[in-house]
Amino acid sequence: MQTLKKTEIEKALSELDHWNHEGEFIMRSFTFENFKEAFSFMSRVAFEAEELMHHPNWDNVYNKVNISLNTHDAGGITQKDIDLAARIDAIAKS
Ligand SMILES: C[C@H](O)[C@H](O)[C@H]1CNC2=NC(N)=NC(=O)C2=N1
Repeated sequence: MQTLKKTEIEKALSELDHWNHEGEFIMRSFTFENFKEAFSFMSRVAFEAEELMHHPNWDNVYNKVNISLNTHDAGGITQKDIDLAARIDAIAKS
């Protein structure tokens, strides 16, 4: 899959909630009430990622989850990252 140009990435992110473009990644941080809520969110994202065959880079400390997305097979940011970001936003809102 083709990597997106900087202008294409910025445009796509303007339609998503709170995602930033930093270097070779798009990133967003989430804060939950506690660890259980954070881990439950991560479980739901994990199932979604498996379905899409596209997986996040992330870390979790107690109630915080930081997510970075890129497409390592393509060496940059692709539409797959934008699609996964949108699915992650939907999970966070539900
Ligand atoms: C074979 C498998 O589909 C690929 O290795 C997938 C798996 N998940 C992936 N996830 C991400 N973020 N980038 C990839 O390039 C990628 N490739």
